[in-house]
Amino acid sequence: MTKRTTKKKRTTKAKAKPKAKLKKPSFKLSNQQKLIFGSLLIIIGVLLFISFLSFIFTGKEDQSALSNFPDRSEDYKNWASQLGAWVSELFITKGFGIPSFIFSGLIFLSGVYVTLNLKKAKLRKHWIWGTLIVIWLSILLGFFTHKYDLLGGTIGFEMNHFFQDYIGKIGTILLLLFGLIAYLAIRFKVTGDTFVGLFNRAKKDLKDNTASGMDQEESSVIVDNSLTEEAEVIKSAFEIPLEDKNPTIGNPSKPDSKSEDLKIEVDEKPKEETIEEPELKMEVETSKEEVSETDNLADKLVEDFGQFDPTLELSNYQFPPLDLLKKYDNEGISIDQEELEENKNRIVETLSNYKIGISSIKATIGPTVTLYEIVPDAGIRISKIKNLEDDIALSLAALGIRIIAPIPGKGTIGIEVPNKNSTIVSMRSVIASQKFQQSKMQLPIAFGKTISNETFVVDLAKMPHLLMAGATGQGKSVGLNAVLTSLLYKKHPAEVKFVLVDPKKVELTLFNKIERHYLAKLPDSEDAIITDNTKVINTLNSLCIEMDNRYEMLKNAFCRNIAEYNAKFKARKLNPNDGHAFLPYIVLVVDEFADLIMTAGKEVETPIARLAQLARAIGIHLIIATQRPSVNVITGIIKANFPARIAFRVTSKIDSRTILDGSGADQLIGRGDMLYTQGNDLIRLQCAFVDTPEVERITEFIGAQKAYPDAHLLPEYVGEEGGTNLDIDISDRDKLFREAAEIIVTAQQGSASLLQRKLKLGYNRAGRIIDQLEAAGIVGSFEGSKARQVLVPDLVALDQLLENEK
Ligand SMILES: Nc1ncnc2c1ncn2[C@@H]1O[C@H](COP(=O)(O)OP(=O)(O)OP(=O)(O)O)[C@@H](O)[C@H]1O
Repeated sequence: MTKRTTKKKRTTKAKAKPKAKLKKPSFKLSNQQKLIFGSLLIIIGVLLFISFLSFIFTGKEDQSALSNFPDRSEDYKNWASQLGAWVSELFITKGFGIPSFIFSGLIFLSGVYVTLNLKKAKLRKHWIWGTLIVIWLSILLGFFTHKYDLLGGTIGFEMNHFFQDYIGKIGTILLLLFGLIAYLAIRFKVTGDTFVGLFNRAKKDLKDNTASGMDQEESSVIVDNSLTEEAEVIKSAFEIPLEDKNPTIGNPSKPDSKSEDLKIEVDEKPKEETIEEPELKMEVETSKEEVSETDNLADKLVEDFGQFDPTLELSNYQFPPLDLLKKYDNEGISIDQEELEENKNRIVETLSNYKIGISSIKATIGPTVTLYEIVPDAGIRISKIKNLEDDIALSLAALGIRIIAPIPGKGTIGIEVPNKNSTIVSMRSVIASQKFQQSKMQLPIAFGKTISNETFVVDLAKMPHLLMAGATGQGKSVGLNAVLTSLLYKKHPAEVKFVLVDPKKVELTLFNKIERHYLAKLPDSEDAIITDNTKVINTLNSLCIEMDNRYEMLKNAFCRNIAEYNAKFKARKLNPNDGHAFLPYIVLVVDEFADLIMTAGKEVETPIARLAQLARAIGIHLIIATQRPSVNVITGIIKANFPARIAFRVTSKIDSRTILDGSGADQLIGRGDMLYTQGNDLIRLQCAFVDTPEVERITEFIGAQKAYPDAHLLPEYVGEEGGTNLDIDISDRDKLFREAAEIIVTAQQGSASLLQRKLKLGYNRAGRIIDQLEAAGIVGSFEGSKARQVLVPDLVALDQLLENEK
């Protein structure tokens, strides 16, 4: 019975909490409003002070005019005229008397607090203590009001007499004394010990002084000094009743223990002492760094020509404006109170059916999903809730419920429930966000919004490669477009180049328009966007050569990464005549990796793995998307090199596990709902939506501007497919044919692996060269595990043989 009542209580508590949270109104003033309101308060405070002050001298003369208040023709002596006289009469004569001055100070102080945006808690304290002091003083001054009627005001006088009637004059004085003691004890932490200590020390000092025979004058000075600490506590209480005293000035018993400032100031104290200690001062002489010759030259060049500007060639390039992106009507998150209540009740009910009590529940509404964070009662096993995933989904009748138990870094369990009406996260809203616009990342990407509706921006350079997977139609292509759009809005054509691989042939075609601005391609190819699988192999190998070249350049420049290298190049410390050049980031995008790996297998996997392993430092980043997240597509070697992964909705738990190493992607709701991981936590995001017409407008805007003469050219790669024929034409032979022949003849060993090692070739190419050597009669035929026989005895004979062929 009692159990049930507690449960019921808990349920009602759980019901009440999120409601209160959601409905809580907030009155926040903007900085301009704060300035206006604050300065108004300051002016009112000053005016009040002037009125009160002049009322002391002119109050009597204004009395007759005040009795005729509405009459404007009356002559007022108060410096703030009619209103000043009236307000002063109200506060001083009819109110608290002279202590009312404190109110003018409090209003002034409030103005300062509002204008400077200081802590409101402190101001509240000032008001409470200030008002108490006004009342106390006004009662005290009430003793003298019949002589000087302005002193305690009517209220002070009346209250004083009220107390006198009941507890007499002495009682009232004692009551006021009690008020004073209570004030000192509470506000300044004065205790009985303070007074005892004060008394003892005074006594001791007095004794010492008498014993040492000091003269009267001196002893009194010493007593005064020793008293300072405690006396100041009491003295200061009267001196500055409206202001918080600086805790470091006084003694340790004075400051408010709750104040955080205190801790910081206590920490600072020893520091000051060390600096002031004369013996500890040490002169540190720093040796000047020698300027090397190249530095000198570089400095001079920078002085003469300024830093190298990679954007100079397209210095008039204009970044696409925000207007090219569409604004949606239903962007703002709307709170459906009914839906929230309903879901919450169902969660509570379902869990209580399984005897799981909840001590609190909180809702965070995102664009597509609402996260209900629950704190279960003590002693409930997390796995029990995790196992109820399907039951909760069933009772909520919702498509994909994801349970996060526990939420990393929090002591709560999360239940993500899709909203009935999801809101679109427009690309415009994420690009326009401060987070993206002010980001100092090397390759910032605005993916979309998190569950708490914050824009999610990550650095592709830090990922450093991205794997995107999801069933067809769940938002992969939109996701890729969001990545490319982010980079187009942030990076100049000189700073980043894209290598686009699009086996589907239709997804990335729009980017053809920016070929000469942003795309990179192989020297001999016509189209920059690669749609042919065989060309992909060449491009990947070419990127590997680019990678090797870049590493060589970095090594010669003594730099560890592209950022350092480019900074050095901009500072003109690297000579272009030595082969140095400004290096743009290269982003390789493959839309449909499954297709590639199915047709080309290892030939694609190997260079991709090599790039993924090594290319991060030299600014080549890979983004690979696939709609078939099976283990033969996303192989172990690929997975190991792509720590950053995005999963859109997939159809099975196995697929989810292949991408994310865990379930979750199968519970997404599609249309850009995604999970992002960079190796540890999973973050649920709503991908920003960028439609084809928007991409078209952006690429058209960029394409219409002045461009480079050609797309960025990648290094030439001599494909292996050229020399596959066995009855080879001499002209079709591999470029390395002669070199290979010389190696084989010199070593007198006809093996492909020798060529692989010496010429750093892939197995396929080395095998083909061996075939060509066989056709030319340089090596014998295939003999199983044994190396082929070499038919040419030495290099002279080889020369003759090749000469005769011509
Ligand atoms: N972030 C998003 N917000 C809203 N709707 C989206 C979002 N992403 C995708 N969609 C919707 O889903 C549809 C399919 O998206 P998309 O073309 O990107 O899927 P896909 O995974 O690339 O499919 P496929 O693999 O067949 O190319 C879009 O036309 C759009 O209507």
